[in-house]
Amino acid sequence: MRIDVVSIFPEYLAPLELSLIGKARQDGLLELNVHDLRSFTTDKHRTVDDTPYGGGAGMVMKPEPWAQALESVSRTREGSKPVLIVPSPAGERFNQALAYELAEEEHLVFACGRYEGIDERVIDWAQDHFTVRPVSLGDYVLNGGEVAVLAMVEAIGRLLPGVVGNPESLVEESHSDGLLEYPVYTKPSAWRDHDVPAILLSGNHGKIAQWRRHEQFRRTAERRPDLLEGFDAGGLSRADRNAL
Ligand SMILES: O=C(OCc1ccccc1)c1cn[nH]c1
Repeated sequence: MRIDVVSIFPEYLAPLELSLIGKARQDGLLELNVHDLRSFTTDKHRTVDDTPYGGGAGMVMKPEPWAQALESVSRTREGSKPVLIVPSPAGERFNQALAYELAEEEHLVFACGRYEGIDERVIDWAQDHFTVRPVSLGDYVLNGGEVAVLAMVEAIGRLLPGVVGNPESLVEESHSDGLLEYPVYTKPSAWRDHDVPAILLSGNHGKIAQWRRHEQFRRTAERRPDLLEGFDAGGLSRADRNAL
């Protein structure tokens, strides 16, 4: 997979050189390039923003530097169009399902908006060269798209084959089966008056699996009842149904 990120604060993406994603880049599993939007301006002051038509507070990012930057990175291997992901409070909701979907793509381009956003004509213009997807991390407002890109690149990158040591660890994690994950424990079994649930020390793997499943339902019902809406309760065991 190739990833290009365009931002006026390229140094914001430096953490992607660390840890798992950094190693994936060294191992050639992931090609990631960060580009400074100002490299694609032509005026002396390297201007990327201007006042909004129609009035209102704040500034809007000018279209031309973005078109220059996106044209520069869209020259990709033949075949499918790159996916242009635009972090925005007005986007579709990012979730684990979308992370898996994007992890299948050949080429992702992330456009980091700042100020009040990017001139909407860039989104319209880009449709010919990209599959354009405005994406929201959540219902809150950040100052720019960079933090959202860090989160999405990590969520997507870790799903790529060979990036995480043990692919098994991807199977049993929150949202992989539509539920929140069960609680985890490690040594010591007795700690400051708090003991590990005895079932986990029993060695009875059937009971342990049942307890973990029950905990997934209990936690999901308690913290994220919205996730249970889409859940097919018909296929549940009596024990699982009791957790709801
Ligand atoms: O604030 C966000 O993106 C940065 C951004 C982009 C465009 C204009 C203002 C801010 C965001 C919130 N949830 N997901 C993304």
